[in-house]
Amino acid sequence: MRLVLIGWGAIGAEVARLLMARKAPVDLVAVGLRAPRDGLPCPVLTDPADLAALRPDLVVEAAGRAAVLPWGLAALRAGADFAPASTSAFAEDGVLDRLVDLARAQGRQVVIPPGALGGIGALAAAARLPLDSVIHEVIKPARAWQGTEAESLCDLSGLAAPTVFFEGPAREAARRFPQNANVALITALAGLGADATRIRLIADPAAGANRHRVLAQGAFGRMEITLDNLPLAGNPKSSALTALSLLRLIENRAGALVI
Ligand SMILES: NC(=O)C1=CN([C@@H]2O[C@H](COP(=O)(O)OP(=O)(O)OC[C@H]3O[C@@H](n4cnc5c(N)ncnc54)[C@H](OP(=O)(O)O)[C@@H]3O)[C@@H](O)[C@H]2O)C=CC1
Ligand SMILES: O=C([O-])CC(=O)C(=O)O
Repeated sequence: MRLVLIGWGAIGAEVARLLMARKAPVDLVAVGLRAPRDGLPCPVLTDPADLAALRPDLVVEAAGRAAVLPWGLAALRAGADFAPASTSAFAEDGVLDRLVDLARAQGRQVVIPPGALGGIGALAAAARLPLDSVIHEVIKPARAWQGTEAESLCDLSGLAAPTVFFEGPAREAARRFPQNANVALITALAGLGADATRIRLIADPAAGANRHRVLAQGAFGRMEITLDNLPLAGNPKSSALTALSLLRLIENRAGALVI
């Protein structure tokens, strides 16, 4: 399988390292970046239009929300499937529609990885019957919220107790916290949509991990899923499970057993 990764940060580099360590039957043919960079194990592309010549089977994005549309459209035009991690891009109307319309026309697929939110398959299945409510709490240590709008909404360095600094629809969470609330759009796409899915963002001085708690009820019954994800060494905002989820998606596409 011919793979292109977009982004070589905490997640992208970890996905590539794990693919090599596990000797996955995957050929990493290029990495897409904003600017040229040395020291990568394959050629670097900076222009999405150059994807077509590489004939990729799958393009996996772990770069940032600005990368989703240009690289996604180019990937689908090049005949590849496209798997974006920066799902907060879908808080803007039309972005997902443009990709899905092109995928349909090309006979390809846009695949949303569960990312930091393993277990989303249960919600996506439950949503085949009507859902009454979906609430997603994102609870992270103060350092994971540094450099975001949370700094002006609460006193991150002086927290004495878990503090809810945002509560609202998934669309707004993803727009305002693009580095920490990609998962809000994953929950929304799986369940009740970007406007009816409620998100609570919480800074917890005692948290040692990035916790995701999804509570849903509907005609299927009731669920409560909690994940305590360790952060990646390269970026405390990003859970290691995100890289593992991309790895699983890639290996499932390359191998004979899908699990
Ligand atoms: N779906 C999910 O569950 C999760 C999603 N994420 C998202 O995944 C993405 C990657 O996260 P992470 O690896 O931690 O981030 P990093 O900041 O560690 O790495 C980002 C990488 O992408 C490159 N990059 C940034 N913008 C662009 C662009 N417009 N075009 C091409 N390359 C670009 C950067 O290179 P340079 O800056 O040198 O150009 C860098 O190599 C982020 O958007 C993050 O918010 C994170 C966690 C969970
Ligand atoms: O990695 C996580 O725990 C979630 C995250 O940052 C995001 O959704 O952007």
